[in-house]
Amino acid sequence: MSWLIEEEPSQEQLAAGWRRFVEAGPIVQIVGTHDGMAARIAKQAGFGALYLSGAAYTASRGLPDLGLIYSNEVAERARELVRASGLPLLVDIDTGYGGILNVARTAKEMVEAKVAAVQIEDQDMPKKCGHLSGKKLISTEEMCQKIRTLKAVSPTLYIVARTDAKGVEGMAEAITRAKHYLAAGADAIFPEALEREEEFQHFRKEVDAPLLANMTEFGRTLYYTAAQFESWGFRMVLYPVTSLRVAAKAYERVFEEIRQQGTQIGSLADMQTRSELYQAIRYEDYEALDGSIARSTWEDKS
Ligand SMILES: C[C@](O)(C(=O)O)[C@H](CC(=O)O)C(=O)O
Repeated sequence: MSWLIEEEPSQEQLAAGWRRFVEAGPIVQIVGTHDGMAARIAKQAGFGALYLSGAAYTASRGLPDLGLIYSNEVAERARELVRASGLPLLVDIDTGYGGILNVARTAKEMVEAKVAAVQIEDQDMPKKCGHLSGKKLISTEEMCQKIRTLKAVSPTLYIVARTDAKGVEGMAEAITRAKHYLAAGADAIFPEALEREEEFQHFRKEVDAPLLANMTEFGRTLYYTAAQFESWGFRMVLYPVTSLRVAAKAYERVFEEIRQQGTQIGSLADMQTRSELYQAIRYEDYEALDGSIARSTWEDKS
């Protein structure tokens, strides 16, 4: 899929595709793609479902992940990712950006952006990364109202309900909340910041629903493989901020090199070449779309 030059699926088709993907197995590996290029490269690498992370989105704007953003801003980025990839996208809508009316607005905007699935969490404001301490939760009933609102306003959206309760109130409360969220209409549960294998297995034993594991880096969760999560009964595994982290580290290195050496030549081997870049965004197909655009010539010396 690439905007303008291919036909785009509808929101209903993307959401149905997402459901089929999760139900059919094997475990769905969902990579975070913070911009259109990352979405194109993820698709090229063979991923069939993408994630827009609140942490990566805010970081890409030079902001902390503390609930400073609004639904229309995230919907705009989400729209770019769907246009760039044509793939089912799961969007991190944080707390729904406020109360019930804000959740309703978010639900509408996500469907308008052709988002397949959303992830809503039960933190109170100011929300934080789920792997930090000092989080506060809203009541179970308020979270259920938010889930019911999403379902009522946008019935085609797949709803992943995230509970941050394990790190605040403990495992038993996280399990109880998950059951209420499913009864309110959630399609899947994301138990945030579980740490070890036994916790994942225990949660799975108690909660009979599609479950999502968050394999974020530098968090509380030990590093497990997709196959391990699958063997414990999880249906989805997330790599939310990986694209942003590797990109940021890569340009940190090359900027340092340019400043120190006065040239970037030592880093060329680590760069996407002009030809790779143009292939990734289908440059020539866009040019071909309008025969009246003179074809630019370039020589790839990489
Ligand atoms: C999943 C998450 O909400 C995100 O915004 O991607 C974050 C990821 C992170 O900060 O590493 C989270 O709260 O786990």
